[in-house]
Amino acid sequence: MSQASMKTTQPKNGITRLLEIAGRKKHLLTLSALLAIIYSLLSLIPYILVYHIIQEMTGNIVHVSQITSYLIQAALAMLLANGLLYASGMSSHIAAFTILYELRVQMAEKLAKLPLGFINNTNSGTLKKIMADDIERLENFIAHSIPDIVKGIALPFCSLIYLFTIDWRLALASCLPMVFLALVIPRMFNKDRRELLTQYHQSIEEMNAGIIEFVRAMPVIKIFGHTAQSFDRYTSKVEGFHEMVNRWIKTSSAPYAVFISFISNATLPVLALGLYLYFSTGISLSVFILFLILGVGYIRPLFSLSSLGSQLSVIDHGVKRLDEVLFSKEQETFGEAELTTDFSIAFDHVAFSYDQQHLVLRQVSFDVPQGSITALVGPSGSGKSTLAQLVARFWDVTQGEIRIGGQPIQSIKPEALMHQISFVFQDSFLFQQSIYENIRMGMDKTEMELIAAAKAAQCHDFIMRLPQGYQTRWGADGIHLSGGEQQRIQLARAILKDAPILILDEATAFSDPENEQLIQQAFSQLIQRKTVLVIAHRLSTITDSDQIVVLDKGSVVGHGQHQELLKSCPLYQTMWDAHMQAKTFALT
Ligand SMILES: Nc1ncnc2c1ncn2[C@@H]1O[C@H](COP(=O)(O)OP(=O)(O)OP(=O)(O)O)[C@@H](O)[C@H]1O
Repeated sequence: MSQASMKTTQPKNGITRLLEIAGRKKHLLTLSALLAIIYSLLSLIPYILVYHIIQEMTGNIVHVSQITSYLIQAALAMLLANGLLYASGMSSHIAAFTILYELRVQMAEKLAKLPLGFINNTNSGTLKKIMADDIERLENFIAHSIPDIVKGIALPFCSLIYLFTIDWRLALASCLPMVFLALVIPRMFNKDRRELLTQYHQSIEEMNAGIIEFVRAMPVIKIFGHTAQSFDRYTSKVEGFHEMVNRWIKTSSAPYAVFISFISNATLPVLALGLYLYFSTGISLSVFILFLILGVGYIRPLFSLSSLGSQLSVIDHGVKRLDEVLFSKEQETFGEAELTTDFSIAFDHVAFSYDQQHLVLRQVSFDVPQGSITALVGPSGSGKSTLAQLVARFWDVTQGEIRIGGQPIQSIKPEALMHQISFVFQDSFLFQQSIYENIRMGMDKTEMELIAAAKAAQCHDFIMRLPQGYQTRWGADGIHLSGGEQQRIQLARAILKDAPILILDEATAFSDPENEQLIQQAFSQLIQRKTVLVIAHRLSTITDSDQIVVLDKGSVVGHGQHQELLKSCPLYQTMWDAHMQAKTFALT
């Protein structure tokens, strides 16, 4: 199923969606905003008291005790304001971290409900970026930016109200920078610039992906002498980013410079009008000083709003990608059936398309009787892996049906299905934990059972040669296992799981004779009494299979045992001849 078709309509985007997410901790965020408003009010008090102190000092009689009292009140107001600021920050941080935690849990739960193929198809770097970086940015916005925005609006607003009560003419002059900001800010945050910012973030991602690819592919690049060409691809990504930064700077620098220089010189209207009014005795010295301090100082918090546009664009981008996962269509299960005794598999007119346009499997029908071995063979790209993955519901069939024990797999409980199937991949993945845990994989098994499985998988001897035996941590310095050894650990996991259905992607990569023999021994231990579907790459290993299914371009073109197929299936004959020639070639 294509990813596009998996998405449902998303309800909201950008800041609206962020507020919806943040709404889960509405009470804490409201508290944080309220505390930020009270902080803004309290932080005005020292300015007001300075105004009264100057009034006192420029009066006919100076009351020292009154001045001392103002100073004490100012200090108390500052202390209280800072306490409230701390409490506001704490509330927003607790809200942010709780939201963050819930989002990560929700993402993990969602990923577990998506088709395994979705996760396989999605670049692991992208998922890491969503789960770690994008969610982290939301935290940053909720914890820091929300209280900053409230302060950035509340402080200027309260200051202006107060200033209007002192002198409306000077208060109007103080408003001029605000009027200017109201004109400049929308221009700074317009849609084109947001788009540019989105492109900017995309270009960072592309550059990062280019760097990772370049570093990862280094061995291949060196062996095939593609250094210059691959380096070109990497440099083109870096140049793309450089170009984007230049475009960004060009479009932002002029409005930003005007914005900063105007804000930095915001004193001018108040200074000019203030001097005029002072010398024409329209105002007192204390009023003049109050406006010079507060009438200009209230602009400072607005600086924090200047980066709001870029922050919103980052959030918009992050929220969109988060929702792409959260709103992806989950796999549907139509029943609660358990798998108990019958583990035969039936493919009934199965068709499948990854993109809803091109079928990669067509009308595939055959049965895998319980306890038998079926080998899937066919040229590369004929659909062998896809067919095998459909049994474990990596994807769901586009048409037709797969049944296990007579029950459509979509009606079987997902946990029951997973419990009864072991999948051995060509690539073995080891976690950065002990070899013991790497085999156990959280299964409820005893140490004796685990060691027996490792012995059966021909792993025990090389594990015992590791510095701490089974407790040796994979990924620790100096710990190395060959590809074949890693693959045998994977087989040990499967032997330990002892699931009645086995899907094997036969290894071709590590076929030195000694390892091949060990892997074959491990395989024969693994497949006893199981219903096995094996994707075969070397035909000589599957000649004894109960049945062989030959796939070509997604259709079954041959079905039977080795000798029968040699007579009845031209494609199988050709593949067998090629295989025998390759073997002879390898021996000479
Ligand atoms: N995750 C995927 N998304 C889209 N198309 C895919 C995906 N996996 C495989 N395909 C396509 O489906 C077709 C069948 O691929 P599949 O891997 O099942 O073949 P295969 O017979 O197992 O090949 P091989 O022997 O090379 O592993 C191919 O055309 C392949 O390009």
